[in-house]
Parts: sequence; structure tokens; C-alpha cells
Amino acid sequence: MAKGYLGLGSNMGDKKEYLDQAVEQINQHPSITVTKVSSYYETDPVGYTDQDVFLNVVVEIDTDLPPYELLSYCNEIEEILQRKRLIRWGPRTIDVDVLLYEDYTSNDEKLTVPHPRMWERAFVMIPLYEIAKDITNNGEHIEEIIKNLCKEGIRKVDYGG
Ligand SMILES: Nc1ncnc2c1ncn2[C@@H]1O[C@H](COP(=O)(O)OP(=O)(O)OP(=O)(O)O)[C@@H](O)[C@H]1O
Ligand SMILES: Nc1nc2c(c(=O)[nH]1)N=C(CO)CN2
Repeated sequence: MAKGYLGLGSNMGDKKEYLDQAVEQINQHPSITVTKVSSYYETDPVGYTDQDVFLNVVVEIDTDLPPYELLSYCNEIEEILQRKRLIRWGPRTIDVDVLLYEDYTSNDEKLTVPHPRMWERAFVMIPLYEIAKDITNNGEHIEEIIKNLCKEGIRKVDYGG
């Protein structure tokens, strides 16, 4: 069994509903169990900025799927939830990224793990820190990494319940 972390983002339509459906789909796979879900964060768009704000969460999973099969399943969920790929870093109903998979590393274009841009993305690191306090990157603790990130444009959303 491997522990992994997935980053989810949505900035079209009912964003919370897309995130909730994606988490449900992840958990429905017979070889994946969702063990933790972060709070929801409303985040200003990074990269291509002329688009709606995102809603982001990070989930922790236990899985028997090997990394590429996990990626395929993440892509399948994006298809199911009808993500449209029109503009790079542009609007999407749902984006599911593989952030971490145990201590596995891969530099393949199809699957780069750890996700190559995660360490500089506050919309990933802040929800990740909520559910994984001991992550390190090249010996640097997640707390230190977050200290050096711009936290503007990241707002925790309380949906109640
Ligand atoms: N760790 C990873 N998680 C998800 N996709 C990955 C990963 N590493 C490489 N990829 C590849 O990245 C490709 C493009 O992914 P995608 O369109 O979701 O990028 P994006 O979400 O717009 O941007 P970003 O990768 O910066 O988050 C996918 O075809 C996928 O194979
Ligand atoms: N705030 C925010 N910005 C983004 C996001 C995202 O999920 N949240 N995803 C991107 C491509 O994966 C590009 N920019």
C-alpha cells in the first residue's frame, strides 16, 4: 500500500460540486482509499490570470495502484467531469494532479513526481500542509517552504457542516 497526495482544482461552474464529485470518484476506486481531505481554498489564478478564481483542495490517499495507473485514473476523472482543455493553465471544471507518491520519483513528461511546480504553488502547499505536516523537499521542511511563498490570494472557505 502506498501513500500519495493529489491536488485538485476547479474554476468553472459549481466548483465545490466538481471537487466533491472528484473526491467521491477517487474514493470509489476499489484500489484507492481517501484518508484525508484538506479544507477548501479559494485561490487567485496562477499562470494565466485572466480567468475565474479557483477552488483547490489536496487529498491524501492509500492506494495499491502503481503511479502510472493512478495518473490514468486521475485523467479518467477529468474526462468524466468533462474538463475542457482550451488554454494552457486556463479554465477547467476539474484538474487532478499527482503531487506525491511515497518516495517515488519520476521525470517523465507524462508523469513527473513530485509534481514539478507544486513547491512554488501556495494553492497546493497550504492545503497540503493542513493534512501532511512532515513533508520535505530536498531536506527543506514544508513549514519553511510555505514561509517563503506569497500567501496573498489564498482564502480558506468555510462551507459549514
Ligand atoms: N504529476 C503529474 N500529475 C498530473 N499530470 C502530470 C504529472 N506529471 C506530468 N503530467 C502530465 O501533464 C500533462 C498536462 O497536464 P495538465 O493539462 O493537467 O496541466 P495543467 O494542470 O494545465 O498544468 P500543471 O501541470 O502546471 O498543473 C498531462 O498529460 C500529464 O500526463
Ligand atoms: N489558483 C490556481 N491557479 C492555477 C491552478 C489551480 O489549481 N489554482 N492550476 C493551474 C494548472 O494546473 C494553473 N493555475
